[in-house]
Amino acid sequence: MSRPFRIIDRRSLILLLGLLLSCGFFATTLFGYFVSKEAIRSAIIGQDLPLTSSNIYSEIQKDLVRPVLISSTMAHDTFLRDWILRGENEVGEMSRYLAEVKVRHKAFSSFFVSEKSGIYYTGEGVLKHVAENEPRDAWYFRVRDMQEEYEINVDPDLANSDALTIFINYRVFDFDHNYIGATGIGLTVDSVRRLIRDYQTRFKRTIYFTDASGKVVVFGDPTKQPPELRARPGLAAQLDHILKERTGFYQFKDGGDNHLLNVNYLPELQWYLFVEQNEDVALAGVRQTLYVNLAISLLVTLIVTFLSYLTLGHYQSRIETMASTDKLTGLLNRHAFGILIDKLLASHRRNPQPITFLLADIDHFKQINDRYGHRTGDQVLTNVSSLLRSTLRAADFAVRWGGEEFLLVLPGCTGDEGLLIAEKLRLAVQESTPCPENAAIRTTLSFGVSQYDDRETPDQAISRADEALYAVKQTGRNGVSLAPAKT
Ligand SMILES: Nc1nc2c(ncn2[C@@H]2O[C@H](COP(=O)(O)OP(=O)(O)OP(=O)(O)O)[C@@H](O)[C@H]2O)c(=O)[nH]1
Repeated sequence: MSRPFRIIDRRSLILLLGLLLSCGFFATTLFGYFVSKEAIRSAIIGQDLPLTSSNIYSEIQKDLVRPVLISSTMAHDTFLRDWILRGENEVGEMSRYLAEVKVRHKAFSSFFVSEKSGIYYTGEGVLKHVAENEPRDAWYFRVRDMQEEYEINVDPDLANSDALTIFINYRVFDFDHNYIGATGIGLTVDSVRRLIRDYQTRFKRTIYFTDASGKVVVFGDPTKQPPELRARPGLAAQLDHILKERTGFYQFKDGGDNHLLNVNYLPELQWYLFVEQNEDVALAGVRQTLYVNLAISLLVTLIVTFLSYLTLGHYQSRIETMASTDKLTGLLNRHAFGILIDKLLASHRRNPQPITFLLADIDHFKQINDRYGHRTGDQVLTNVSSLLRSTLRAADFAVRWGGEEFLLVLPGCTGDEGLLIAEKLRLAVQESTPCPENAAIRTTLSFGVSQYDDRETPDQAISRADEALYAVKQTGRNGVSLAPAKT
């Protein structure tokens, strides 16, 4: 027997549940992602980049500002100036002086270049003569002609195996303010570089110093070419503005990624400190979390939907069974009959075939109840129902029509065939022991049979069967009768 009807459309409900769950998960996951993204972005702009910048700045101050002061002291040193003015005679005196400055201040090198003789003195003595046509000496002639008191210059140091060195080149004047040479100390940029490299690897930031023209002068990785800022279109477009503003926060696009940039001007060095963070790299972690969360949400949605599908299916079939069957006998109830007969008549209209109704009633059932009690009566009802049901074909259906009354619907059967089946059933019930605990209890059935006529309603056909049944009851019961065809 097929299920008579569906209370709810399970597929639609599951689809709706899955949709609601996935929308809910998707919305909360995305919301979380955007909140985290904004928080990270604000932290980078408001704290991380400025903090990195100020840490490096203070380290630079520690490393560079002191040498500027030392170089200034050297430029104003009376001994140094007197020694030049006296004619640069005792080279040993000068080299001792420079060696002492170098050792005392832990400098990488110390020097003096005389304007008069062109000699380049170091702590070790005379290094060389500077010459205007020698590119490596260009710095001296630049310092000689410049307006400022000093400059900071990053160059390979000839006196120290060409190690990259920051020189503080201070102009020296005699007591009448005539230019007499340049002095100062040099220090390695390695400590600054180490610091920059550390920040770069720890926080994936790009850090470098530029001069006033935007040329990179110190860069974290000595093995790589320093970045050419004007070759990066996003940055190049704002570079002059950045250098003019000196300090600020900027952002630009490079290689498809958004870059956040903090710039600080270091007046002591006349350099700019650039601290750059690739926003997309910084957000890689939250993006990864987003994907993981979405995958988990999807999995949870699938599991919940699947479990709901199974559970709903189970309950739905239980509810359907409860709503359509008689609790005591397990036969269909009248409500289910209404739905099934409509379906049957619809198919009958498409494909006409005979339909026969068998209305069966237990004879003297009241006496069984009265004599053996209602429990035994129930048992008789249940067993007679089982017997009736066991004889049905797949297309037939049995309904508990009243208290001890049953309706059998036999599609494809004529009234005469129905009469034969009724007789077979009558005999089977008569032979049966409907109460196994008490074999003495026997019962019989009376049948009224009618063949459905297209001109009538099912109720009218059943009424005709009822009249035939009544006739059997009147003539002694335990019999079958075919209702005359509808006139
Ligand atoms: N045990 C039990 N009895 C029921 C149930 N439903 C109806 N009955 C009883 O069935 C009896 C039917 O009695 P009647 O209508 O007089 O019919 P009958 O005793 O079978 O007599 P005839 O039909 O004339 O042969 C009533 O006493 C009802 O109370 C039920 O579910 N269980």
